[in-house]
Amino acid sequence: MAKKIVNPTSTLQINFDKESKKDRVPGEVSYRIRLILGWFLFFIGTLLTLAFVSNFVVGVADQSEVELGAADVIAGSDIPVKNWAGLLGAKIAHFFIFRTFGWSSLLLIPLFFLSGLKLAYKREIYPVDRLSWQVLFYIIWGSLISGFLVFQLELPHSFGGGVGFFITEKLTQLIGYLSIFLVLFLGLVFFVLFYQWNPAKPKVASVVPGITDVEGGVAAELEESFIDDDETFHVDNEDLETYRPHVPPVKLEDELADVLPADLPVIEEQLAENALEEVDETPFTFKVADEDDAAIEEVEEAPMNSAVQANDLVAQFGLYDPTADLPKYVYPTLDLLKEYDQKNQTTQVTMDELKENKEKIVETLLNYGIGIQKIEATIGPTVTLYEIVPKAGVRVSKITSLEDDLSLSLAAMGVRIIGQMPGKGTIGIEVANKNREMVPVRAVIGSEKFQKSTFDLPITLGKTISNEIFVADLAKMPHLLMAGATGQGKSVGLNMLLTSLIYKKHPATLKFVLVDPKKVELSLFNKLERHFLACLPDSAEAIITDTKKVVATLNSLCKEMDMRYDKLKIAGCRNIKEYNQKFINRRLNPNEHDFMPYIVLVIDELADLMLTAGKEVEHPIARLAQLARAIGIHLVVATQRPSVNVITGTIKANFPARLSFKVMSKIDSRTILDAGGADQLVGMGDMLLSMGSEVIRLQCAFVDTPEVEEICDFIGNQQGYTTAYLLPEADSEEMGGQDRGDIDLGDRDAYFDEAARLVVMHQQGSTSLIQRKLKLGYNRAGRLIDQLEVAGIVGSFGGSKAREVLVKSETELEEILKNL
Ligand SMILES: Nc1ncnc2c1ncn2[C@@H]1O[C@H](COP(=O)(O)OP(=O)(O)OP(=O)(O)O)[C@@H](O)[C@H]1O
Repeated sequence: MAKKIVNPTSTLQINFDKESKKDRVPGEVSYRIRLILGWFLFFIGTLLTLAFVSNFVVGVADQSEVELGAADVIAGSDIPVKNWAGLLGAKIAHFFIFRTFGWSSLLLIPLFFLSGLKLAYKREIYPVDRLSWQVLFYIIWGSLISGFLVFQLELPHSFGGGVGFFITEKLTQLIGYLSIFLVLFLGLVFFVLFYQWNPAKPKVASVVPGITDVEGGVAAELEESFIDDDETFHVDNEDLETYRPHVPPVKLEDELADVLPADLPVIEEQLAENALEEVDETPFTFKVADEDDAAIEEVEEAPMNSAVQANDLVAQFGLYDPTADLPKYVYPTLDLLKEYDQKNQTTQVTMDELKENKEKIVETLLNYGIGIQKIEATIGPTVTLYEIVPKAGVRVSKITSLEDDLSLSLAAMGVRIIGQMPGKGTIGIEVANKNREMVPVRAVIGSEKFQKSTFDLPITLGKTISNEIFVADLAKMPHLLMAGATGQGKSVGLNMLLTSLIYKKHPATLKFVLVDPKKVELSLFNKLERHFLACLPDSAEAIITDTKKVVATLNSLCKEMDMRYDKLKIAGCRNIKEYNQKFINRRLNPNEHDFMPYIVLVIDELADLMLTAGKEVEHPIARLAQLARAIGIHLVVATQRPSVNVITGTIKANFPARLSFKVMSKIDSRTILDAGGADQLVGMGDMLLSMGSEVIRLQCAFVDTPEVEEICDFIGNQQGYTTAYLLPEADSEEMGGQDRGDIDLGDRDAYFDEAARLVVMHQQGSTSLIQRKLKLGYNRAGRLIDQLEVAGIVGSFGGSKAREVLVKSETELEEILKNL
């Protein structure tokens, strides 16, 4: 099957589009030619600008020069030319301004610049084809109107130019004052027709003669020009442009849809019948976008609009605005956050404390024979960092092993030694301040750094130990694992993360899936249901608290992920950002595509879920963490218990960004961060964030429950969507056996064979055995046992006793499994 076709519309117009760098083949001849021609147009635009502007400034000073003939010019003239663009400029300006169109000739300037931009870089600020028609009309019309003014107000001749003067003079002689009304009426007619007009139509009209003769017309042209082995897309134009399509190989019917607008169904039918069987001939109507109720367009069924169609839609309705459904949405304001009187806090680390600590550090190290060249302190909100440069010959490991001794001699909590400060030649010793400083949420959310951040999912958690506001992009992390013993600030941390996203994102661009097995922690956010929350269609509550529902929701997110990937593939995009941009530029057919909001899945207690549902939650979490970043699903998973059976290898491997509040032991710290230190933290939001190889200490800002309530009320009381963002219904087989229904052995659970071997090996037909060994939820294990019963491997339910295992040996079992 042929891949590409000649685009017949381009006999009239080159089908340009924004060209990404990857689409561009630098060595391509046409690319170079286009670039040269584009810059040539810029040059002409500049020449015209200089010529016209200086003509206004110097007036008719060059009159005698421009009247010279070619021979005189070559022979040379003694009179100096005043025009900034020389004799050529003077002649051009004279021609346009004096002889032809007058001041309306200025309209040519943007036309040259925009055409140059389009030709050289395929960028279109305004559709050039539209502009050409407008310039053509307004330059003449403007000249006529100016011509009248020249007559009536005795303005200089150059105001209307020769054309304006001549035509208005003749018209006035012919019909008197009516002429001015005629010209104004013409302007009105153009305005009405042009702004109702779809510029694609004239192109097709010119194609029509070719179509009526299908054999020798466009259809034949289409078929003849299939090029099997060439990825390029030939344009039948005198400029003979060749450019790479920026979309995946387009089906023939899609191409035709580009060529033929829907208001020519007859032509399309003819094409379909006579030449191309594949063409789908039924046009249908769809809305360009929900918010554009007036903007109903007929467009062919194709996943993507052509560049011309898209430009047209943008010219008519503007870019797609995802926020248009909630036009009055007001972002939460800073005054919802408490202002703490910072001065009243005994925050400052005193000079005495600093001096005392410095002396103790030097002294302790000296006791172990370690000399110090230099020591410097940086005061943070919770800890002070002492950076030391040891004398030559001291091994770093000797200092790092002294953490406990330093802690003892400083009589301070939270002593942490950083082997080598990243990017510096020093060793860091963090010591907790006697009086710690609380970091209010208002100080971080209201900070310039956060307010001005342009990240996709900006989060601010608090301050670094050098008192800088810490702002990061969750989309780049791309998932975050959080741990911390109870009461150390994990819930406050989660609230901070959610609050910062809520302050920066519009509900149209971000949705949260909140999983809260503890049932109370995230309930505050319930009020955001119709703004920021996503859930399954049949959920009574948008915040998920029930384990069974969690499994279904995770599977549904996996399904959403797969669906998003399919859409990205059709749209030829690599990630959500490119996809949404294309959608905003109206390149994607809204019948098949949607604007995709980012989805942040927050799980407040993973331990609970892992213990009740095991692999049923682990698998989808790992799958989402591995694959979901490109399509805008990001995970934030928190747990109190950072033990290996909760944070399993699979989960850990897929969460490169990990955050730890104080944990109870060094082992816990290692489990979450792959390094010690989290056990040395001082609590109340003191935390370590590990991203890749770097571990940084942060003080989490404090957002109080009433503040979160106020924010949620503020948003919840505004007009919202009719429902929460609905996730797709998960397939029942993925739902971990919520509904046993009729048991069909043709549709066995993925763990069926494993479960069968397990019960036969142990000769024990118990659900809890399967649950324990395979780490499955109760429901799924129950369904497995039922399936084993139907397969004749275990006996029927016998009350409190385990079921009898009917298959006595593993060889017998393998035989049964083979025959199933
Ligand atoms: N960043 C912070 N700044 C100041 N105080 C904080 C901070 N974070 C937490 N606290 C204090 O610690 C208390 C417990 O915090 P939080 O409820 O977040 O703990 P947790 O780890 O979620 O506990 P649990 O797991 O039991 O819910 C808070 O009520 C608050 O007094």
